[in-house]
Amino acid sequence: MARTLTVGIAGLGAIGLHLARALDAGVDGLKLVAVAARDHAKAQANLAGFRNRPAIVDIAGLAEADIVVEAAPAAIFEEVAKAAIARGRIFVPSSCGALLPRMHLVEEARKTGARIIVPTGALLGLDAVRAAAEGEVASVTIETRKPPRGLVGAPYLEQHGIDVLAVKDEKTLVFKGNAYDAAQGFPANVNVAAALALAGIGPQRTMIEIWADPHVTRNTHTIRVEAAAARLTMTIENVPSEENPRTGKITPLSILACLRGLTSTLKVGS
Ligand SMILES: NC(=O)C1=CN([C@@H]2O[C@H](COP(=O)(O)OP(=O)(O)OC[C@H]3O[C@@H](n4cnc5c(N)ncnc54)[C@H](OP(=O)(O)O)[C@@H]3O)[C@@H](O)[C@H]2O)C=CC1
Ligand SMILES: O=C([O-])CC(=O)C(=O)O
Repeated sequence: MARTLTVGIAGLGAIGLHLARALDAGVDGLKLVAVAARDHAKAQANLAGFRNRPAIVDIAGLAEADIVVEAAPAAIFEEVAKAAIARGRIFVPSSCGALLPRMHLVEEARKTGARIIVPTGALLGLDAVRAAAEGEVASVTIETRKPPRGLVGAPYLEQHGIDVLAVKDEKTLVFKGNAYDAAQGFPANVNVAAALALAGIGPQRTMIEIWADPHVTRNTHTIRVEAAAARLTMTIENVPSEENPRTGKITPLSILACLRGLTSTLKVGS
């Protein structure tokens, strides 16, 4: 029988708290043992009803677990990643946009025996994108449409004086460029583009359009891939979570599915 893997989670927000609750409800082969939170009193309150309350630890303490899930602001991505990688753990990042300018972490992981497993997150179809990228790929694009409030606070908008909340009638293109630049300009909004880039042809060649669209209620992503083996066109329409409208409700579910795949006997999808 496969051994149980222990899990630590950094951040107890829209992703982390939902994932923690799901693990506490019981998942074969996985045991939540630790969480790291900015506000310990809030974390204590959030964990009050848990059947098996995980320890509240600092970031370094998370790396006692076999799997470290990062579900925190991108600003502390590197601290979480380094702690997990130094101890040779399985590191599962949510803020995967922050990985793009830090690809040296992959080399560090190679040395320590750690693994970095980027979940599909709020996106879809990365199995097909990875398969296509084993062959020739001509282009990969992603069009992201979000309700304006789902883009508020992005540094790119502030630098360019774009007030998305003033977008009331017509959908407005606020960014067009590659996934690398998008991840810098929208660190809390387009992690999906980073995951797509890592699955396919890289952050320089993966192109993204970001639209502020007052007519959508869901965070909507359409991927188009033109490859020698297949043409892919896929759309996902994510219900924003109550806690954080930038984050689709499917994200913690996707990470849970990813973690199950690390221990399950039957695994579906590549
Ligand atoms: N890969 C993907 O498809 C997706 C990725 N994301 C990304 O995932 C990350 C998490 O998203 P989400 O859960 O919605 O974010 P939230 O803002 O809802 O939650 C983040 C949590 O991290 C906590 N936190 C802040 N600072 C620290 C710290 N120093 N140590 C530990 N915890 C801390 C916050 O606490 P407090 O509230 O007290 O500040 C909060 O509970 C973000 O970077 C987001 O952009 C989001 C959606 C999809
Ligand atoms: O990619 C992200 O950061 C979040 C997102 O678009 C979504 O949840 O749909």
